[in-house]
Amino acid sequence: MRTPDLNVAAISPLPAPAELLATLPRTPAQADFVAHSRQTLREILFGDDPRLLAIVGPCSIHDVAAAREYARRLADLAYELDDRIVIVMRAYFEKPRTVGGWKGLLLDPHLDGSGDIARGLQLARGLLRDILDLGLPTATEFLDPVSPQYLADLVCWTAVGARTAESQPHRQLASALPMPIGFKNSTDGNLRNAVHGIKAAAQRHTYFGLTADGRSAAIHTRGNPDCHLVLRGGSAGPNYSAEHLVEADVLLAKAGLHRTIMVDCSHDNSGRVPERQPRILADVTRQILAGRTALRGVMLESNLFAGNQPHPPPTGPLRYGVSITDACMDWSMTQQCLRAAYRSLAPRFVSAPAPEPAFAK
Ligand SMILES: O=C[C@H](O)[C@H](O)COP(=O)(O)O
Ligand SMILES: C=C(OP(=O)(O)O)C(=O)O
Repeated sequence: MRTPDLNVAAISPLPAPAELLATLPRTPAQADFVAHSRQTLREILFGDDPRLLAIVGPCSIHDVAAAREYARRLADLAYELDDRIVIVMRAYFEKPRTVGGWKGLLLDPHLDGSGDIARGLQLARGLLRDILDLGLPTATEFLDPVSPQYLADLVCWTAVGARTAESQPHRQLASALPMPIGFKNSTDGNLRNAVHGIKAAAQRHTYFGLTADGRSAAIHTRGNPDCHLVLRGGSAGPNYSAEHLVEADVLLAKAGLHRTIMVDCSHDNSGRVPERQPRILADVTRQILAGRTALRGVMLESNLFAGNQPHPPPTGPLRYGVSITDACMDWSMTQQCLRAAYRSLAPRFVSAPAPEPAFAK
């Protein structure tokens, strides 16, 4: 009787994190850029940098060639808008599913259910390095507590998603990670799980983890003080209105946390209609200009082409540059709405008039 592993079909060993990092190392220039970007994001989210943080990119990466093309375009836009908006590319390799479906490039890089995680790790690492080389900071969502050992050194911002903000393993992981982390409100719209998550992640934890050489180990963390709230709407509808923002702000203040809020313009804030994102972004920038100082960032789901497509496709190959998870807005809409946000943020950057000399000659 094979009782212990009755439900395990196969076990495929993976390289130790250190082996993958040796094959696809982080260069000194990439290390500097990641450290510098994380610090810039901290200053925007929690400090005095008045620029808007924008996490922008595909719902998920399934084709690294298309993702590279997207990254090249986004890097140009990021450079153009950099004095008012700091753009970070969404590079999401693990997808939390409501029930089932494709779970991301890391888990299924060949899109055929073969589950070649070793290849998924190589592709994800290679792409993250290329994005950083373009001068573009990177954002992801870590779903599995083991995968960060393979990738976190190349990531500048991380999300704990709506389905995992209440999960102790994810809070423990967040307490160990070295970058700013956004905790999303739950899918039912509840903010409390995310607020508790932010508090829990700031504490010290001990949890089961993996060393760089692939051994199981007890990880003792210091706690991550750089976590913040992300409002992504919920089953009752959007939650980026002025009233919602006041409620979130008060909740954060009462909990003694950073009063920092990012609005995810997609998901339940857009009602899953990606073309609503520009309107939501415009509303958020208006609220920033009206003095809602807790608002520091936005998230946008965007791809080369609009919409999404079923995977596997009913006939023929997948369409290039189109999401196979949530629907995204296309590149031209992405450019237009970020440029519009840039223009409308201008009053924030008008430098104060030089003070009159005390004794005019
Ligand atoms: O952002 C991504 C999706 O909303 C999330 O992974 C859930 O997707 P699903 O409801 O299609 O499973
Ligand atoms: C899964 C995501 O979002 P959420 O956790 O808000 O559903 C996502 O941003 O890809």
